[in-house]
Amino acid sequence: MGEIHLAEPDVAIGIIGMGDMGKMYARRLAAAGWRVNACDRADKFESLKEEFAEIKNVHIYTNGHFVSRQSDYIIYSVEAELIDTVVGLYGPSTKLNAIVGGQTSCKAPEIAAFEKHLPKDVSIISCHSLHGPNVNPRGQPLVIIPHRTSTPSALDLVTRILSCFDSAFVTLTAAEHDRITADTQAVTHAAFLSMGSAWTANHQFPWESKRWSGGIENVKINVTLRIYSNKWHVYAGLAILNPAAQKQIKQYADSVTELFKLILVKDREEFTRRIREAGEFVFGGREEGLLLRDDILDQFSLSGVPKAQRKPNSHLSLLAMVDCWHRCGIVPYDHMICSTPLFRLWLGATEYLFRQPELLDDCIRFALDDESFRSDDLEFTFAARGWSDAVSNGDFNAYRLRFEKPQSYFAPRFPDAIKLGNEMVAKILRKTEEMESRVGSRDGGRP
Ligand SMILES: NC(=O)C1=CN([C@@H]2O[C@H](COP(=O)(O)OP(=O)(O)OC[C@H]3O[C@@H](n4cnc5c(N)ncnc54)[C@H](OP(=O)(O)O)[C@@H]3O)[C@@H](O)[C@H]2O)C=CC1
Ligand SMILES: O=C(O)C(=O)Cc1ccc(O)cc1
Repeated sequence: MGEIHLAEPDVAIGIIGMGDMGKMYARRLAAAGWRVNACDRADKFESLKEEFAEIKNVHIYTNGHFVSRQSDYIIYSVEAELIDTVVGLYGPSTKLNAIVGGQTSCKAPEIAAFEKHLPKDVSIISCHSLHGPNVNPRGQPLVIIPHRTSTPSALDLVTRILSCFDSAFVTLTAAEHDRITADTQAVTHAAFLSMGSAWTANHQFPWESKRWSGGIENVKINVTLRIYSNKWHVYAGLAILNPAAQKQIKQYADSVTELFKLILVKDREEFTRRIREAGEFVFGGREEGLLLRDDILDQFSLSGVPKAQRKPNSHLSLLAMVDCWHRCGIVPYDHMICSTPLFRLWLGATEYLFRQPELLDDCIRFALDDESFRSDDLEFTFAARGWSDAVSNGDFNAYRLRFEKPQSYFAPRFPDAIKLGNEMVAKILRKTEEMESRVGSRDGGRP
């Protein structure tokens, strides 16, 4: 474990945007002893002041001017779609020689906004915690992007401030960050978003059916519900604003469609060849233990269907994921430095299927010979293409409408799923930490 620096009394941290991530940062930084100046929109001033009244070191202001002019490291933690507007409003009020960064999930628009609106004396050092607000940051990747340093000590100060998260620092350029997170985040979300849309279209609650019970089905269900219980703009921003993400989401939809067509015409030879070639590209030569094991996965079922009564599944979502990685030339293990918990779970699920030959054989046979999944696979194909179109069109409102349908359909189950999902993520993360330490990290780990 790295050295934890003490808070410095003459340094103040500013947070503009006190949503889920802003609040998590404020609480942790304040608990480590740093002074935090924070704001959200003016109409939330009173409620925020009340919420943080008992929290030592957090000072709530009515707007970003008050935060900017008296803080030494200011973090913008707002919707990606709004970054240019909000930096345009408060950037000119930035304290002389301060440092500014942002938490948005796609860095090209954020850096462009900083370059456009910040005074020249201001350093730009951005960050991105690669996990949601309810995950313990300890050991999770935390990307640092030192884009413009106007004073030699600026990067040191940011490192000292963020060290209280005890995350694994990864230093990247904005362009590297966007390319790698497109591989790890955007296409992962596309798969789960498509599952949710397909289940909604088929009027299914998957945990009520024997076809989605136990094993990796628990990952599919819990992660899908976890994503739909979050805010739509988080997923919209990182997919729509990142051109590399759009390309991959399109390939995922193409992989789903092409595999589904091979199933329809029962082209066993081509279907099998394509799956095996993709599997060899992604998993060939891997000998380490599997990330996910039945005994762990079975603890996290929303359905409780006994193992003996479970039905096999065509797993089109997983087959297409590996085919997509193959077609894009992506070896997902190369991206562990920018992996999120959900990405590691998803990689674990694909690995579980592809590295157990009898399971993959069953799955291929089942996909081609058993018709009971055809209508599910058809809806999944429509859904994957629909999500790809929504992202390519770049229309945030259309994305929102598409997101909100499954969100309201699944809403009654969110409390159970989130509780179970948190336990599953925590347990599986402990296991995947071992794997990360085998793969290594860009900066050699924590500060
Ligand atoms: N949630 C996650 O898992 C993660 C999110 N991120 C990224 O972090 C950023 C924040 O995400 P998250 O906290 O989840 O989103 P939230 O929607 O919870 O928080 C964003 C907050 O910023 C506020 N805001 C908007 N405009 C202004 C303004 N002019 N002045 C002050 N506050 C403003 C929003 O208000 P209003 O709602 O009224 O617009 C909202 O309260 C996003 O860019 C997201 O992509 C990064 C890592 C993980
Ligand atoms: O783990 C995931 O993929 C999440 O869904 C949480 C998340 C969302 C956005 C980010 O920029 C980082 C993490």
